[in-house]
Amino acid sequence: MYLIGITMGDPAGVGPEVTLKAITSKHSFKAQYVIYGSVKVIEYYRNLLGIELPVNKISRAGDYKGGRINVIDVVDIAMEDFEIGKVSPKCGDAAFRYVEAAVKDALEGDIRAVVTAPLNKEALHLGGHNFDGHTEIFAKLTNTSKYSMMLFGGPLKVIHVSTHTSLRNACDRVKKERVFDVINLANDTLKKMGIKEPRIAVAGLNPHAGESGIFGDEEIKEITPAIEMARENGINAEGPVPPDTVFLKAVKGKYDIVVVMYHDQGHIPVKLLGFDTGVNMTVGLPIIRTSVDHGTAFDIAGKGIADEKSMIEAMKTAEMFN
Ligand SMILES: NC(=O)C1=CN([C@@H]2O[C@H](COP(=O)(O)OP(=O)(O)OC[C@H]3O[C@@H](n4cnc5c(N)ncnc54)[C@H](O)[C@@H]3O)[C@@H](O)[C@H]2O)C=CC1
Ligand SMILES: O=C(CO)COP(=O)(O)O
Repeated sequence: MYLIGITMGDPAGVGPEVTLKAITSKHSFKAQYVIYGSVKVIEYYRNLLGIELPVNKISRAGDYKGGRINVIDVVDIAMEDFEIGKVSPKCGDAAFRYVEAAVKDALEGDIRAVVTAPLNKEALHLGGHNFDGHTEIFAKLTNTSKYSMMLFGGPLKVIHVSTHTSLRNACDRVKKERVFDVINLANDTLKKMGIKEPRIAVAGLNPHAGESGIFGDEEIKEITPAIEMARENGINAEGPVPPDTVFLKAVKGKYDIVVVMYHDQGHIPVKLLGFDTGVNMTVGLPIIRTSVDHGTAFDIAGKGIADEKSMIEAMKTAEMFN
């Protein structure tokens, strides 16, 4: 057995609940899990959910004890300090601190992966941390420049050229060097998952992949050269494939993964087909980071009805890379 850390996410969201439900679920995990969070919040949800295991407050992951809910009390925050389901700077800052502590421990080798419950990006910013999301926090804290968000859900795997930016900026970020890097990240990651020669589709940006330049020229100037470079390097990449049919082809088994040009191009099909069990992974980091695919779900936080399946899948995925 080895240790993996789970950051409990924004205290006002569903993170603490799905974390507790997942680690106390019937699934037999290969790793032992330590929560990076706030003990008082975990105690509250333990009572709400009627979980019998006691909480073990620890100061380092190595103090893990079996048969308990092991929590590193990174931030001393109580339920009275915030409102469930509401954006607050305090919760945004706490969510950041959990991640910061877990990344430090992962870099030092105390834990073998970090699984993240959702944080709220508005709260994160109000808390003084101007990151687009976990992905950029992990990249910064691990000093990584080439990384990408991979999303697994149902029958699909996608990897993003850009994520949290305006659609206008996303178009400008379609550059051959970046597309090439993302194809490489896809290839390396799928090989680590046991696929010997990953079949990679690269989606176009424009309708009909530009229709030979009539509807935009990013395919000609940026995407095709990147695919050619990848193929010269022995990678089985093809495209640009028209975005409206590329996912259908992938679902039918033609491709192992689709390189997508912007956030919603990849997120919409994955969430449509596999929201419950979707996993988000940051690839290219020196440490393993997986995550739920859903957000803080403030509309259902505190009600005990949040689904923990995505968290369980994120934990299983972190184990798969160990
Ligand atoms: N990994 C992360 O940290 C992520 C964080 N976010 C952040 O979360 C915040 C809220 O984002 P939204 O777009 O509202 O998406 P959301 O995923 O929080 O909610 C969308 C819908 O899905 C439902 N839902 C989400 N998780 C669920 C679960 N476990 N069980 C049952 N129903 C669930 C919600 O009730 C809501 O109706 C934003 O700040 C966003 O940036 C969003 C996605 C991932
Ligand atoms: O919001 C997300 C996906 O849309 C998740 O982003 P992060 O994993 O970077 O937090």
